[in-house]
Amino acid sequence: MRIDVVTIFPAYLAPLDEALVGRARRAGLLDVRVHDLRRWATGVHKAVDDAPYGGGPGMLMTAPVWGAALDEVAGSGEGVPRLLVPTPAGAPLTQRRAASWASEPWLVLACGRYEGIDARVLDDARRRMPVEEVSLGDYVLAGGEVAALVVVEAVSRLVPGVLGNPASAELDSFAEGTGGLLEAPAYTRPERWRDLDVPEVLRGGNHAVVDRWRRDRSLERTAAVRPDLLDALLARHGAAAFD
Ligand SMILES: Nc1ccc2ncsc2c1
Repeated sequence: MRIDVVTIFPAYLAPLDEALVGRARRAGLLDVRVHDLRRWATGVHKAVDDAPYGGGPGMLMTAPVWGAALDEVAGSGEGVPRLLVPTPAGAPLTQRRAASWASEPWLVLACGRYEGIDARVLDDARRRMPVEEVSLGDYVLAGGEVAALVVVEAVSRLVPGVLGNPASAELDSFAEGTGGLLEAPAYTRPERWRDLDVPEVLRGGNHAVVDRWRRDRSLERTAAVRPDLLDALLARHGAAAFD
């Protein structure tokens, strides 16, 4: 999979050289390319922003700069990429969306700054490629770069071959393997630590019993902190969702 990231702060994406994503890049599983948006800015000051029409605080990133950048980046490979744009005004990032993007051959992430990007940039891009705006949640960062790191990691770990053991992803919170619930509490050695014991059932070795225990703990945890997930499962599967 190829992933391009366009930003005015390329150094913000340095963590993509590290750990899981870094190893996958060096193994040839991921082709991650970071581009400095200012490459496509013109003029002495290489300006990438201007005041918003209609007034209002702050500045907006301009269409000509982004248009030139996306033309070149999205035109530099086989086929057409899916453009992902982190923004508080986007649809929520979910494990399901990350999984769908993990099967794409090519993603481009556009990192906005300031008050965002001139709306015509996405309108124009939609004429040539699929475009999705994605939110990390109901809060605002200073720009899209940290969100891009999150999206790249959430997607990359689901790309076949990137995780050492693909079964790990199946038992993630929100994954199919946990029925869309939060994952159960997990334990490892030592068996007793500061007067706290590993639950007996996990030391017994009966896989059916362990699976049931984990399912029950997932249901409890989800009911406690994410009852909305239970409501969605109930709506989708009826009471059978909790068998
Ligand atoms: N461009 C931009 C600005 C703020 C922000 N917060 C979460 S995603 C995002 C993206």
